[in-house]
Amino acid sequence: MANQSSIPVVVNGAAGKMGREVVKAIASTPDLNLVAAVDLNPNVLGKDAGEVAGCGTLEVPILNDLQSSLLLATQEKQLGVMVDFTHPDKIYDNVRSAIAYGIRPVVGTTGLSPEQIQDLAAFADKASVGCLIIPNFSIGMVLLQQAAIQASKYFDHVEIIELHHNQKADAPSGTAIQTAELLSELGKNFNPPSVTETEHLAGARGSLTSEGIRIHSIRLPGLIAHQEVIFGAPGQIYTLRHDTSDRSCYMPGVILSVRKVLELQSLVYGLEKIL
Ligand SMILES: NC(=O)C1=CN([C@@H]2O[C@H](COP(=O)(O)OP(=O)(O)OC[C@H]3O[C@@H](n4cnc5c(N)ncnc54)[C@H](OP(=O)(O)O)[C@@H]3O)[C@@H](O)[C@H]2O)C=CC1
Ligand SMILES: O=C(O)C1=N[C@H](C(=O)O)C[C@H](O)C1
Repeated sequence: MANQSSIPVVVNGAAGKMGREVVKAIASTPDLNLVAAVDLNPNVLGKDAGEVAGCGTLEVPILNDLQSSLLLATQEKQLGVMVDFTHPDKIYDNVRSAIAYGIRPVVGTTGLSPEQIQDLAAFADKASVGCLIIPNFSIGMVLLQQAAIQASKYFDHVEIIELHHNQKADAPSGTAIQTAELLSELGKNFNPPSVTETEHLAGARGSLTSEGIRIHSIRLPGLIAHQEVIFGAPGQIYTLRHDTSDRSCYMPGVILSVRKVLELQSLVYGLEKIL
């Protein structure tokens, strides 16, 4: 049951794989209140968000109109939050809309370009509205990234393999991109070439980030979300690996982010910054 001081939350993408987990997590968190659920899937329009998520009736129908849902959240006594797990093509506009309404975005959707993130940061700054962009909400991935930063001080060669379910729209994963960015923050030049390489099949060596790190993306049914960071040096290989077996692993990070975004006045990128 919602109380006067609970945080009003709009879930965008409420019928998706992540959105359903988020609806369940909000329903079982006393200081959060689901005020609106949005999804473009026509099969769920008007259905109860709790029933679609499998946690019982919440009396919140799924709408297909983000703008009116954001407006609804502005009518609440407390500042509102939008949690977005939708589609890479839509996320930029969704975040701009939420900020324009003064609703704090917590963004799980991946696929924003560095330029788009910069632009959203300027927009959030100007409006003094907190915004969190979190490529990966799991604590295990933050720990893997911290271990990779340590290892990168001692290894000059590194490649990343990310493995996901075959419903994933974007490649490489947002997590793999962020991992490469974190490694580059030491200012190191990775993977000095030892031979001139020829790719006989385009893409054989994966994608090359601006940091000089190769990312290989695998998409198969049966996978959820997995990542390996592999360091190599003469005579040794050091592998860091994270495996997701259930999307509930992301929920503590999502709940933390919903609470933390209300303390911010600007855009913050990465779960490690708010832990
Ligand atoms: N940051 C993190 O920790 C994680 C991030 N993700 C990211 O979250 C995103 C969603 O993933 P996932 O839940 O697996 O995807 P799904 O496809 O399962 O869910 C997305 C849902 O959003 C709906 N949708 C699409 N566009 C819109 C829109 N403009 N407005 C409202 N609803 C919309 C879809 O409807 P329809 O099916 O009709 O298109 C679908 O129901 C991806 O970018 C993924 O990479 C995923 C896991 C963890
Ligand atoms: O689509 C997914 O499933 C995931 N997407 C995020 C990403 O692109 O990094 C996070 C996690 O890997 C699951």
